[in-house]
Amino acid sequence: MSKSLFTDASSRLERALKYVSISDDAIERLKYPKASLSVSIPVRMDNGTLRIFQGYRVRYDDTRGPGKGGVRYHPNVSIDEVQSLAFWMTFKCALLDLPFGGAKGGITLNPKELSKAELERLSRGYIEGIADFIGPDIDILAPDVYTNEMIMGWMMDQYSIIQRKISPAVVTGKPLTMGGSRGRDTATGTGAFHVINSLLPKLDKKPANTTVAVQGFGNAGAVVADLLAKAGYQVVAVSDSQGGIYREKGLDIASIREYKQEHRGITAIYCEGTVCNIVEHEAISNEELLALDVDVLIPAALENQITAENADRVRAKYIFEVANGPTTSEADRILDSKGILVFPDILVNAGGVTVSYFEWVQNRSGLYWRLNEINERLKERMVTEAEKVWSFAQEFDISLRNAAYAQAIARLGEALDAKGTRDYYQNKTRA
Ligand SMILES: NC(=O)c1ccc[n+]([C@@H]2O[C@H](COP(=O)([O-])OP(=O)(O)OC[C@H]3O[C@@H](n4cnc5c(N)ncnc54)[C@H](OP(=O)(O)O)[C@@H]3O)[C@@H](O)[C@H]2O)c1
Ligand SMILES: N[C@@H](CCC(=O)O)C(=O)O
Repeated sequence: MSKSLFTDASSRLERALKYVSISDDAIERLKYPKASLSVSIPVRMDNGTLRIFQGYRVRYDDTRGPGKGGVRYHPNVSIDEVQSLAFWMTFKCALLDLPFGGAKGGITLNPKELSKAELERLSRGYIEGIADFIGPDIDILAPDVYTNEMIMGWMMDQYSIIQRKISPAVVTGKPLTMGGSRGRDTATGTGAFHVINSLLPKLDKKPANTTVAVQGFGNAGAVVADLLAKAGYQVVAVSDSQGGIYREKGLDIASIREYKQEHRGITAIYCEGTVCNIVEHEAISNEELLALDVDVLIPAALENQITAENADRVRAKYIFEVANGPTTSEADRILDSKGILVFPDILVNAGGVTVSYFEWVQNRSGLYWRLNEINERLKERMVTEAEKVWSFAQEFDISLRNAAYAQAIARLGEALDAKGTRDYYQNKTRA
């Protein structure tokens, strides 16, 4: 039987514990999610039939602050996946020193098959189901795969209806007109760009001599690809769920983004002024993209993309994980033995939740920041934490993943110990 995603995810905790000293009580607490909720969501479809969807919310840990994490709409969503994503959020928020714990939600469905009205009823129904489990001081939602600011707006509105007061801080990644933050829509890709652009020079890599392949061309992948291309990196391959394109000389990412927004697929369209042409490129599969001979590989789609089965075929020198959990722990060992450096998800993709934190702060203070303020704060946080992870890994000669987890675990351990074990209450109940 194959390992569950959570078993694999939590093996990262076990491995990193060697490099940090926290109490046994804290270790025990970090092994289990604090609370999980599973809900059935009845939705009246446009054709009059009733469909029941399964939804989940897991709060993994809230020692350092309210739970925080996105909501995913995808056919493969399961409690095991949501729990793993909530686990990663816990370590990501601690690594970035955000005053949040980790949480995640999801609904099992293919959202591409629903109309806009059906999606709205589903999103509002999900909030009906989990309303008692979330809140601006309890657990705060955000976008993830196949959810977006429109859906976050519906969710915030539904929660406000239930509470009978406007509660913007329960959801981040909302439309600007509903209390969203400037820069949240591009935050994940921008944060990843800062990590890549600040760490690659340490490896003597300059943009012009660095080739890049990006798997996944959504909120996270398209933005990082665009920023890298604009900074002079050679982005030679990109893909979406239907497959990818490769061009040795580099792709025009801005035009591909434009095309992707209008149509669903990816094509290399090059525009000069108002004249646009499809330029010669090679169509490649996602498997082929992962095996390209490039300097930098950026998985920015789903988990379990680089596994024990294909890790041996990876030829990139550096992997920057923009997706959550794209590399399995067995693949990590293989990549390590091949000398491939993996920059871990909990660092690389933390820009999204960092600007979510800024959004939450703005919602609670009522004072809204300019885009350049957001971007400066984001850059400062991402570069600082990236440098710390890099130095820790160098100093102890350990993987960047172990270094990132060790730092997050140290912060979590300190907070857990500061709170104590709460034995007092338990003993009183027993007495
Ligand atoms: N959004 C955030 O703020 C954020 C923050 C941190 C981490 N992340 C992580 O980043 C990853 C991507 O999230 P996102 O927000 O960018 O989602 P998104 O906007 O929904 O985009 C997902 C992209 O991945 C593509 N995709 C789906 N299945 C694929 C497959 N099997 N192979 C290759 N590409 C595939 C999709 O293709 P189609 O367009 O064809 O459907 C789409 O281009 C996830 O792991 C997410 O957890 C997101
Ligand atoms: N879903 C995103 C964003 C979470 C958030 O902004 O709360 C992540 O995995 O980090």
